[in-house]
Amino acid sequence: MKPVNVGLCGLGTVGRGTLSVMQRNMQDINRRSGRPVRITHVGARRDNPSCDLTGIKVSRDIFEVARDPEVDVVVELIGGYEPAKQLVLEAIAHGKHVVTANKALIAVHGNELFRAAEEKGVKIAYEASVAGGIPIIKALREGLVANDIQWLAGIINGTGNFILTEMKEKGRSFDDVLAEAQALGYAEADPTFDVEGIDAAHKLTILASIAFGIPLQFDRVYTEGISKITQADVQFAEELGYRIKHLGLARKSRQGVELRVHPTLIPEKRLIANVNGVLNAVLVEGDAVGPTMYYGRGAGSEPTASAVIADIVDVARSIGADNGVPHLGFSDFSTNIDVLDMGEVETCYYLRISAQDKIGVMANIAQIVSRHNINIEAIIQKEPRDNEDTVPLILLTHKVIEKNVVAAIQEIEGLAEVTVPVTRIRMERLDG
Ligand SMILES: NC(=O)c1ccc[n+]([C@@H]2O[C@H](COP(=O)([O-])OP(=O)(O)OC[C@H]3O[C@@H](n4cnc5c(N)ncnc54)[C@H](O)[C@@H]3O)[C@@H](O)[C@H]2O)c1
Ligand SMILES: N[C@@H](CCO)C(=O)O
Ligand code: NA
Repeated sequence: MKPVNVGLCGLGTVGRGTLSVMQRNMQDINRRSGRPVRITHVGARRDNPSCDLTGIKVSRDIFEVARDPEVDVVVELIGGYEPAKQLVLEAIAHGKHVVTANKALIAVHGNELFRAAEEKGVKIAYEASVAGGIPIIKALREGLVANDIQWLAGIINGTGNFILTEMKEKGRSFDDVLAEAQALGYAEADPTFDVEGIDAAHKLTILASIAFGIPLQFDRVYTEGISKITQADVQFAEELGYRIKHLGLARKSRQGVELRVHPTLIPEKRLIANVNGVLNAVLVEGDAVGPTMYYGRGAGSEPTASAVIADIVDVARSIGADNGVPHLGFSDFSTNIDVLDMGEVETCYYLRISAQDKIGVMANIAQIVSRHNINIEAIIQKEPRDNEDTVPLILLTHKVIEKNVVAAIQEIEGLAEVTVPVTRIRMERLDG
């Protein structure tokens, strides 16, 4: 059978991993794909002595790969919006299938790219773009195809989870752990994408589109990062039986779809609360199957390469076949459900208030909270921390609409005895 020729653009962390896993496991990959798959052309800006490029054509200009008449599949692993977008469009225009790990590109420009691919009758595959090596896109599109997906929640940024884990377990500083994540090749080119939740929002956009059949709407995702999480909150959460995780959450209700990324308190007994380091996990609740969870390495060279190669093989199997893997286009992203404003979202909250230890403060706070229809599940007064003349009050709430909490916080911060901003972290039980 005629081999499938692959053009690989970008020889960074993921590109190098893809090349070396392809070379190492070539026999198995070819046996499983049903036809030989081989990298014939690489587009890279500079020489890379650690890569064996014997027998592979190398171009400095990635667009030469997109135009190469011998190439069937173009793999985009350079990242960012440009020139990645032009490269993908050029590849499509030349009738090539595309595989990419670029979640930023798919989340922001995916609607346009999928349309172009569909018009040209080629596929865009992007398993590596969400949760690295975990086959979560395949699970949603294939394994769970029978289900009405109710909600999904995931730890979908490896760098962020690595930072939170190291801070909690070893007391390391935020900046120190971030530098290590960068050295290990986990972080985005701009690491604020990781720590401010932008990368997780890209991935959530993609997952929600597949799960609910809605268009990609990155600009509607509520996004909050982890850079303001303190050791104090990590410890208080722990004492209360919770872990703080950076979660992406998409939920469908009668009112609309929630799309949100933010630090979240999760009961420590949940499996997902115990997913640590660079590992990712995605919980998906379908009406037929119930809760399911997918777990594995969310970043890194070879874990991500594993997903890139799975896509290459999927595309290779489908070339010339009428009944291979399901079509990877997005023509089914036409469901029209509104995305809810964050103020309308209902969830539980952890509030940490630093107040001067004066008679009546607690009563004032309790009054404000009840005026805004917030039911308190627990209220705890902690010992003052070293060198502080205020006492921390921790409030855990039952479910309440976010705008009520925002209004209550504003009033609490207006009290004379409260001189520093209230810390608010959302809390999810993830039990249905
Ligand atoms: N690193 C991970 O763990 C990981 C995991 C999943 C997805 N991703 C995604 O995979 C993509 C690649 O990430 P990476 O970590 O390998 O990045 P990287 O920075 O290590 O690699 C990118 C490579 O592309 C090259 N490049 C950039 N512009 C180029 C151009 N115009 N011509 C030729 N080469 C060019 C760079 O020189 C670099 O070698 C990104 O979209 C990223 O978001 C990365
Ligand atoms: N920077 C990303 C890479 C994987 O998408 C992360 O840390 O999760
Ligand atoms: Na994946």
